[in-house]
Amino acid sequence: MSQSNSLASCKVTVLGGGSFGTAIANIAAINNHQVKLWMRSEKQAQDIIDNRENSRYLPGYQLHEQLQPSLDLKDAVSDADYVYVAVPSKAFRSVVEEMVPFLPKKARLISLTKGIEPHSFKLMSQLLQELAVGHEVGVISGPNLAKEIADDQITATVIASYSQELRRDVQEMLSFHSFRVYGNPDIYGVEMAGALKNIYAIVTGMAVALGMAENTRAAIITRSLAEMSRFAVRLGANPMTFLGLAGVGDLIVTCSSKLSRNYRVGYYIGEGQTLKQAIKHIGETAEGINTLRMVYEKSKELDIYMPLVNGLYKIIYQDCPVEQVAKMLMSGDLAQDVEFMSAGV
Ligand SMILES: NC(=O)c1ccc[n+]([C@@H]2O[C@H](COP(=O)([O-])OP(=O)(O)OC[C@H]3O[C@@H](n4cnc5c(N)ncnc54)[C@H](O)[C@@H]3O)[C@@H](O)[C@H]2O)c1
Ligand SMILES: O=P(O)(O)OC[C@H](O)CO
Repeated sequence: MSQSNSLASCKVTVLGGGSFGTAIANIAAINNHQVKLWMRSEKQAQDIIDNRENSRYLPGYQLHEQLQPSLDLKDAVSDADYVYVAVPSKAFRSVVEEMVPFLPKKARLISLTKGIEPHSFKLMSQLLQELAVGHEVGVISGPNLAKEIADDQITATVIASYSQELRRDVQEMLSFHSFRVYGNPDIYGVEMAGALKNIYAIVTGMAVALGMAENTRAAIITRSLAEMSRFAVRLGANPMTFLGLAGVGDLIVTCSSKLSRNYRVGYYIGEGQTLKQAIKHIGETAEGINTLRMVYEKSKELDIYMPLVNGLYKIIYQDCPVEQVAKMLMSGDLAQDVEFMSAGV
C-alpha cells in the first residue's frame, strides 16, 4: 500500500542485495518509485525475476514488481535520481569508486551502512563526500531489523543530512503505513550511533549466553549508551541524537533481538565458540567486530573512558577470560564512574 505524498516517482538504485538493501528497495518500489537493486549474484537476481523473492537474505518475503534486479553497475546507476548504498563497510569505498564514473550529476547519495572505515576512521557519508564531490549526501540509521521491516512490522528510522530538502524528500520516498521516517541534521551523530551500537550488541549477546539477569541487561544497555555518547560527542556529535531512534532506539533493538547478527556473534562467543566460528555461523555481515577494534584504538588515542569497549576488546582480541573482564568492570576506579558527565552523558 503506498502513502499519498507529493514526491513524483523517482529512479532509485540500491547497491547491495543483502537483507537491508532488499528491504529498503522494496519499500521504495511499493511507494511507486522505479527501483533497481544492484547485486553481484546472478543466482539471486534470477531468483528475484523468477520468484519475486531474495531467498538467500529475505526468504519468504514477496518483492514488489517495480523492483528490478541489475547485475550491471553502469546500467544500474547511470540514470538514477537516488542511490542508496547498502554494502558492508569493508566494501563501501571500492563499490562507490567503481560507481562514481557512471553517476549522473543530479543523483543524491544515501548510505544505509553502519560501519567505520579502518585506518581513515571515516564514516560512510564522509566516504561519499570524498569520492562523489558535489553530490548531496544522507544517511539512514535507526532500529531497523531488515526481517521485521520485510514482515511489515511497524518501524521508524532517521534520515540524516545537512540538506533539509533531501531529508524531506527521503521521508516522502520511504514513509508508508508501517514505516515512518524522521529527519535529523546531525549526520555525524546519527551515523556514529549506528556504527557504535553494534559493539554493545556483541557485549549483550555474550552476557545473555552467560545467563545474565534483567538488572544486568539494564545496566549494560544504559552504560553502553553513556559510553557511546561520550565517545561520539567528543568527536563532534550532538548528544541529543543519542536520545533518539538512531541512538537509544537502535541500541535497544540490537541489544535485545536474536535477529541482530552482532548480538548473535556475542551470543555464540558466550556459548564458547571462537570469533572465527561465530562469524562463520552467522554467514552475514556483523559490522561490530571491526568497529570494536577501530573504536578501541581511537579511544586510546583520545584517552576516552570506555570500560565496555576495553573489556570486549580484551575478550575478543586478547583472549582474556570473560570472568576476569567482568571482575575488572565491577572493581574499576569508582571515581571514573560518574553517571552524568558534561554534555549530558
Ligand atoms: N540487516 C539489517 O537488519 C540492517 C539494518 C540496518 C542497517 N544494516 C547495515 O546495512 C549494511 C549491509 O547489511 P546487510 O544486512 O544488507 O548485509 P548482508 O550481509 O545481508 O548483505 C550484504 C550484501 O552486500 C553484498 N556485498 C558484499 N561485498 C560486496 C562487494 N564488494 N560488492 C558488491 N556487493 C557486495 C553481498 O553480496 C550482500 O548482498 C551493513 O552495514 C549493516 O550494518 C543492516
Ligand atoms: O543485524 P545487525 O546486528 O547488523 O543489526 C541490524 C540493524 O542495524 C538493527 O537496527
